[in-house]
Amino acid sequence: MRLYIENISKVYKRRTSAFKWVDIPALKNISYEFDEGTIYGVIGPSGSGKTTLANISVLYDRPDSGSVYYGNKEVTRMKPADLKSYAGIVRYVFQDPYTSLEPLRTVGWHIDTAAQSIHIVQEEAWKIATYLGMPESRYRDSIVEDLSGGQRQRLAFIIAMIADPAIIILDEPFSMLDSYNSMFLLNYLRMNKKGRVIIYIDQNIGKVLYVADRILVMDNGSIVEDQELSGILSTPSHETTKKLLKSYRKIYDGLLK
Ligand SMILES: Nc1ncnc2c1ncn2[C@@H]1O[C@H](COP(=O)(O)OP(=O)(O)OP(=O)(O)O)[C@@H](O)[C@H]1O
Repeated sequence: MRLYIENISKVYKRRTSAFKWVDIPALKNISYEFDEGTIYGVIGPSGSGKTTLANISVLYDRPDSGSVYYGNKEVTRMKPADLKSYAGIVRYVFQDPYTSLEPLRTVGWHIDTAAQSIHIVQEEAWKIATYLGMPESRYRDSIVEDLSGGQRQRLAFIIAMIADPAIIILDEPFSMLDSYNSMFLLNYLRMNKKGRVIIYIDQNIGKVLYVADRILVMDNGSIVEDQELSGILSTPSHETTKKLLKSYRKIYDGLLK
């Protein structure tokens, strides 16, 4: 399975006064082919279009023009009912875990429901949950609302991985988790990248550089650079990439010896 976006543009309207609206071009005619087995890391300044790209790739939002393909099938203008056939293969892990979790339900309900949705036995789903730090004995009856932000993010990631998705897009999925646990979950992603399209977006460049095979740099609604990890680190070409890497090094260099 590949994810192909072709000539995608998206303009939002923003109100500047009672009667005046201005156009905010969030994506400007972007095309890109994401292949399975590679983790694509997306970085870029705030407002550069990363989340819009993710939203449109999973059809959470529709582009103004352009097309999205899953495999060779164009899905852009499919009706929600028809898109349901793709529900099992595409997963989106948001920064805010509340968007995908039911706050008043238990962890057990979420894990069991995820198992049911792809017709695997609950034991299989709990094996994944346990490996990823949520053993059944401790978490089955925990109410989501009582979990910490990091635990909720972990649960959202577990649910996504139980579904065994062919396409998974993660948008700052571990922002509330400590670096040790983030690294553990990123390692799991790396170990399970085969056969999947994975797009990983994060403001924390360190996490992106840690997990990704290929880095896309966005600025002002466009992909301004696209290189393998080693190339981005050794020979960044676009000014935005250089600025992002320089500021990242300034923050961290010298602190950790
Ligand atoms: N629903 C919306 N209504 C109006 N403008 C929007 C909407 N969503 C995004 N935008 C605008 O589109 C542009 C791209 O936003 P987007 O959220 O994709 O950027 P981003 O790179 O993900 O930013 P960040 O890293 O801060 O999350 C920004 O100028 C943003 O203000």
